[in-house]
Amino acid sequence: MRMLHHMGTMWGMTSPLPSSSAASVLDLAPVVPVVVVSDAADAVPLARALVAGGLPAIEVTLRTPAALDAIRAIAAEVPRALVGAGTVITPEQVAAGTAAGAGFLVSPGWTEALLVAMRGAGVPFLPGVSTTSEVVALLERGVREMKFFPAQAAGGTAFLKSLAAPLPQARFCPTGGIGPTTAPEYLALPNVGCVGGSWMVPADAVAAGDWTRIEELARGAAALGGRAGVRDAEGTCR
Ligand SMILES: O=C(O)C(=O)C[C@H](O)[C@H](O)COP(=O)(O)O
Repeated sequence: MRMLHHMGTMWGMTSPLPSSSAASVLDLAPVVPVVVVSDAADAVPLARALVAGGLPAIEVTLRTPAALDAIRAIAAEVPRALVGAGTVITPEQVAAGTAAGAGFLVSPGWTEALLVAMRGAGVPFLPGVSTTSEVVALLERGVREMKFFPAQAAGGTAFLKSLAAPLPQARFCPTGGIGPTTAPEYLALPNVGCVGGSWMVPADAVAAGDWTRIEELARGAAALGGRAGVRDAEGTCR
């Protein structure tokens, strides 16, 4: 499985497109918080709370005008965090996100143009899929690690279990509608490297600046990966 995993990170081996040799998004952490930042001033205390709770890989969605400033601030001021850009749906957002300091890129879907831009960015990336044909299309393009979105609505753990037999080389970060109860069920699957979710960053806690509550929720989320036992002694996802 280790070998399969390492092969899985060699994006572009069979593709004529430029490839990234960077490490995998799926190996950053078992749980990746997906955050929406409305006020860039919240970014640093929010990131510090998530890191303190044990969640160092943070996806800041490019859904708000403050998002790029938030990424810049976290990249500059929270060295223990690895901040990424989420909701990346255009090549322009790939460029803007990486220029702001994003260390990884996540998209809810994918297009050929987006894939070219993500491959050229030089950081780990996860294009999003929700159908078997999209998984096959990305495998055909040498991409073996994907976001499965919207995970719960598109078939949940049953869908991923069904894919494991015919397409074992594909590995996923399911995201969308996942919470602390369902996350361990995903993390126990052999083709899941990590899960994404927003449950540890409730909008009301961010609005209130309740960083203590977010740190506690992050600590609970970080413990889920350990309970599911999906990491080996070196911290690598199986
Ligand atoms: O922003 C994106 O690019 C998305 O794909 C959507 C997010 O992954 C979900 O918003 C996750 O949030 P929850 O479903 O609340 O856990």
